[in-house]
Amino acid sequence: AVLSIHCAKFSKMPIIIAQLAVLPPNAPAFSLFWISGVAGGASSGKSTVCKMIIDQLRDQRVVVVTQESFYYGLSDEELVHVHDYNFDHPDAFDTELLLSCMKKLQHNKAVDIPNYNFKTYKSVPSARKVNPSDVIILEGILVFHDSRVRDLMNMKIFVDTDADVRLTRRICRDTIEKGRDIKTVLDQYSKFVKPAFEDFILPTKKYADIIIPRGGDNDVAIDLIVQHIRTKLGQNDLCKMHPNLYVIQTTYQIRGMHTIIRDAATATDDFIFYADRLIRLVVEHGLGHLPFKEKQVITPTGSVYTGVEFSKRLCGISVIRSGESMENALRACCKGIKIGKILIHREGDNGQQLIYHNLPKDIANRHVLLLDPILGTGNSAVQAISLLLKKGVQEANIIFLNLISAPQGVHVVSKRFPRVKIVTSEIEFGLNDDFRVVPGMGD
Ligand SMILES: Nc1ncnc2c1ncn2[C@@H]1O[C@H](COP(=O)(O)OP(=O)(O)O)[C@@H](O)[C@H]1O
Ligand SMILES: Nc1ccn([C@@H]2O[C@H](COP(=O)(O)O)[C@@H](O)[C@H]2O)c(=O)n1
Ligand SMILES: [Mg+2]
Repeated sequence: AVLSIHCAKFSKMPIIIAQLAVLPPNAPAFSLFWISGVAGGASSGKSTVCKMIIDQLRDQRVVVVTQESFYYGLSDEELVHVHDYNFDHPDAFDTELLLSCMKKLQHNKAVDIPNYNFKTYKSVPSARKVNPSDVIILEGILVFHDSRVRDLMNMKIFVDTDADVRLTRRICRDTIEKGRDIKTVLDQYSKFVKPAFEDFILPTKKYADIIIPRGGDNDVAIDLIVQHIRTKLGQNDLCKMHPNLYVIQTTYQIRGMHTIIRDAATATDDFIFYADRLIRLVVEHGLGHLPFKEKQVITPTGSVYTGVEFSKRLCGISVIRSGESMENALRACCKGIKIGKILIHREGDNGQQLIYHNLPKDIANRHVLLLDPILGTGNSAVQAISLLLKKGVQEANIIFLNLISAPQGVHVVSKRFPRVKIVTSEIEFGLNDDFRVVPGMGD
């Protein structure tokens, strides 16, 4: 998809032409993992843009890896002739080490990243431990140069800043922060920095999905990038496969609640409290999928407020017993809602099932919120949904609410009932040999 964004102030000037990235084929299944690459000339504002992205994504685990950390340290011989050393050439970086660190992070392993000292020109190996995160941003002048590094990225951003601005910033930075004299800075710029920008950095702009003119001054572009990352984090590969699956967007609050309800050592009252909080979120999300009608009301100031009216033809159906744990949250969100029940009881090992039900008589005319906190194999869900359809409920009027869902169950339900919406708070790794959901949670 090509996205063209125009700035209101300079409406004739397209400020970004961007191609939104798709996940590469090697992205691990069901992960919430995202790598963004940020390239651009030296002093273009790459680090500033990264900081702005991190500030806006503060409810996610984000880490920045800079290509500068992978500069080769200079030998004593090279140090003597430091002014002849080209720090802007791709060969100045240990790209093999950078690649192996990024691959480890991609495979959920912590890595040790070297620390490069701009004053001594030396590198301290294994100086900083970086843990795997939801979002990893790799920034540096030449991060798009090597195709193997490029291919790891879900999104490639090029910070495009005017050459004069870059040079001015560089003079300030190198004289003040690095203690270099202005003649040395200008000599390095004309001898190496400018030619390398033209020969190596600028040619990689074509790989960018998003080009940000004016770097950190471009709030609109940064907002859009953050929004896009957020959307993708909430959408794992399973969501792409099943458009009827909705995983609520994760935050530290949600992750924290999951940590408590999944911990085998959690006390019962804490389990109930946090499971309830999470269930409320799932129910609220599920209610967002119901149809509504526009409605106007008069406010106490006599003004007109144009809003919407909730659908009244609604009921909840809990799958006994665990589904009953979701009833309180549903009652708290939908005043006076009718709640029916379905019991699916396996009789012996012959696959026969006994189904007991107590459903509202007019269920065929209602939207149904089907409640079951765990979607495992999908067998019970298929039984329950089949019964609802037999009672005349429209498939598209069923919203199946789970706390956790195994991919196997999602596949089974979606394949059989593609119009049933599944709303869940987390996708599990899968099922174990006993068909229990893993990692799973308490009862
Ligand atoms: N939009 C901006 N306006 C003013 N100064 C900026 C802006 N973006 C970056 N800078 C300054 O320019 C210098 C280089 O920016 P930085 O983000 O470190 O660039 P890079 O990482 O691309 O080398 C820093 O001193 C930074 O504070
Ligand atoms: N010892 C060094 C190493 C690198 N440089 C310059 O840094 C620039 C890259 O860093 P950015 O934050 O600007 O991306 C690059 O232009 C190198 O010339 C240096 O001056 N000294
Ligand atoms: Mg930087």
